[in-house]
Amino acid sequence: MPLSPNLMEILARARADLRMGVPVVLAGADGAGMMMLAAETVSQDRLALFHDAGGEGDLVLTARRAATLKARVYDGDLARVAVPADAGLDWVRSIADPADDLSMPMKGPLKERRGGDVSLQRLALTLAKSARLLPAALLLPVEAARAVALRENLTLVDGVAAAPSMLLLANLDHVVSARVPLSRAENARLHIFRPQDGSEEHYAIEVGRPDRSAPVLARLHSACFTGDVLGSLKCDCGPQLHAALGRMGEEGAGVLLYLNQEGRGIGLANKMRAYALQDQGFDTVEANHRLGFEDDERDFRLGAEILRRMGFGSVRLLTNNPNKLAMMERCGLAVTERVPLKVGRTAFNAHYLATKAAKSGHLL
Ligand SMILES: Nc1nc2c(ncn2[C@@H]2O[C@H](COP(=O)(O)OP(=O)(O)OP(=O)(O)O)[C@@H](O)[C@H]2O)c(=O)[nH]1
Ligand SMILES: [Zn+2]
Repeated sequence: MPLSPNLMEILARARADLRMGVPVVLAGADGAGMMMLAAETVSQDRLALFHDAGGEGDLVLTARRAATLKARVYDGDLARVAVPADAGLDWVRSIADPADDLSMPMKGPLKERRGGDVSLQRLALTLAKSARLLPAALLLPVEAARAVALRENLTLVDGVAAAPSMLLLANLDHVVSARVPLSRAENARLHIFRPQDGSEEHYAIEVGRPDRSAPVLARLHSACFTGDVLGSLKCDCGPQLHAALGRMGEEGAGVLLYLNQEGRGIGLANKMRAYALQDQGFDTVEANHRLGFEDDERDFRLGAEILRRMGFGSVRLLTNNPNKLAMMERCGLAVTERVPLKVGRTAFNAHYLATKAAKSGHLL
């Protein structure tokens, strides 16, 4: 087995670099490529070097973010805005981050770019999202990608091979299992699963010893630090988590997956950005879009895969979200029943739940 990192491991390094504000180099098919910096984490010094390089740098955005900025989109799901020669950090952040959109609506004039292949730009946005950063990237063309990466000691990503590989679900390693008696389900075991791509671990709480040959009472719960841990009244996650475990405790069997897909897959920092936008009057879906995300960025293949690994082939799913049923079926897991989970409604989350019903098809 070679000692050097494979593509998946290089991508994990690239995500860590970007989160720290370190550039990475994306190599194209012809040996040329792009130097990438995440708009959220780029420092003043590195932005200055970006300008000094003298090339034609772009700020790449999702079409969602471009719609809010009224920037023209020529590439379907993404837009490219030329970085003015005198652009400072304030400019970069104000384009990438909608926090001050209302107080500073005039960002332009923006010079959009068009034409040419945008696969490295698309990869850059996927990387920024998977690093749980704002989906916006500074890209500077470089003639010899490998030479630049070597000279500057930067992570070099093979852009051609990376794009399809990022669509794959990483293999999961089962790390450990142990008994954890819970107040709502005393006979519980916690299993830890670790993705081989260096992303967050996910947990399965198995209550009792569910029969693998029958549909299991199951919940796919997405992490919600504010709701699950802090008892936030803005959503219904905490009460749903505890009600689901309670129901499994009463029936004596079940499995709750605690998936670390905080904020419907955008990460806690971005979810808090979305909350700040909600304080400005936008609803949960509009806030995601203004940040440049889709309504829901979760990958539900993960839940299906963990259930399969645990030996389950069919579920009675505790949810109000019909999308989850469809996703499970699409991933080859039979859903024999939807078990509603209507708890935790408060004056603070009535609008949030009504928006989920109106825009995301949740059943009230
Ligand atoms: N982006 C974003 N995420 C949110 C917001 N409020 C809650 N969340 C996240 O939404 C997710 C809720 O997940 P679930 O309760 O598993 O899923 P659901 O789609 O509501 O479906 P149910 O099974 O009916 O609960 C968690 O990851 C929360 O962190 C919000 O305003 N914006
Ligand atoms: Zn929540």
